[in-house]
Amino acid sequence: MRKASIIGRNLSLGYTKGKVQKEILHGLDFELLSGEMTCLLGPNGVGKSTLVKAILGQLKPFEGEVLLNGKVTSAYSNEMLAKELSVVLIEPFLPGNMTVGQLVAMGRIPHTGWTGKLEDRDREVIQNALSATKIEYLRDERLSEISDGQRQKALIARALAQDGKVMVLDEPTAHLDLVNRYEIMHLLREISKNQGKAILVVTHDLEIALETADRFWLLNCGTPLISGLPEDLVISGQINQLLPGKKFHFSVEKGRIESKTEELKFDISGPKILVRWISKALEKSGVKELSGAVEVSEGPFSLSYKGIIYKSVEGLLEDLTSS
Ligand SMILES: Nc1ncnc2c1ncn2[C@@H]1O[C@H](COP(=O)(O)OP(=O)(O)OP(=O)(O)O)[C@@H](O)[C@H]1O
Repeated sequence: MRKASIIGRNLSLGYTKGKVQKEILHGLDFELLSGEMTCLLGPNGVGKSTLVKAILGQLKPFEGEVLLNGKVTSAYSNEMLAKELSVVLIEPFLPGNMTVGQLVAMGRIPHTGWTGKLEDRDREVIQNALSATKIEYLRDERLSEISDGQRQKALIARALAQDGKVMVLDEPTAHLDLVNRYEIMHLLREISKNQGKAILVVTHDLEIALETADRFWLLNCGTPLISGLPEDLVISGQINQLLPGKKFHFSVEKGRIESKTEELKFDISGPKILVRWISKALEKSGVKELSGAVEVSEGPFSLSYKGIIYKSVEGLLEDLTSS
């Protein structure tokens, strides 16, 4: 049984302006488990960052409490909190002159104090953090001279060097390309497993989260936080809570979000996968129906429609949309 590193009990969160309290989230209960990567998903503005601030002890709840290792976070000093909890937030302004090694060493500040004098133990932890994030080769590179993906790994290494049991990351893959997004999420999953850390990742990347997360927390306006295995949430249909409008739904068969279009009446025959992609292209270009059948062949790919052979879907679409 996994240990709950962070527990939220009956949390109500929001902001105070003057004397007015604006409540954003109400009655939240949750447990962040060690050795697991949990992804927090929800629409823009629902309160994900607000929840993260409360977990980090930066926002005092209107009601309820956040417990870290069984003790309310407000009872921790900033220094103690930094030893238990590390954070990766979007940091657009990092000093470009700093090297990756220096940035990662900053993770040791809660342990060394601001003098930053590193002992053997600190150096070992820094080395382990660089190696766990696979960026040892970047140690002497300047932050201004590495890629966004490498910088993100360096920030994760800094959080690892902090050596807490809990890591919280707010959109660590924003602005990264697809390969880097997968790489970072796989890396975080690996760290949660190998180092037994409780990792919370706020993300909008549903498909990558489905591939990598142990657990999802789904946040939606006015409903309790839903926590569960991603696969259970897909099977039960609760994943659709992320898509409250009528326009989109989560396709269980395809494992991704798609638009709910009216029943399509395309008569397309051929290999199933090719038929699916052709239907998608027709759907996207606004074609509602065909006045004949499409036959698809593969190796080499061709389409036959009303006696004309097309070598690409684009050719068919050009004829359909120009007529
Ligand atoms: N400092 C603040 N003072 C007042 N209201 C705030 C403050 N920060 C956020 N809010 C409000 O709280 C609500 C939730 O914001 P939050 O940033 O937590 O959402 P989010 O789910 O993280 O959104 P996104 O996915 O866009 O990052 C929004 O309506 C926002 O306007």
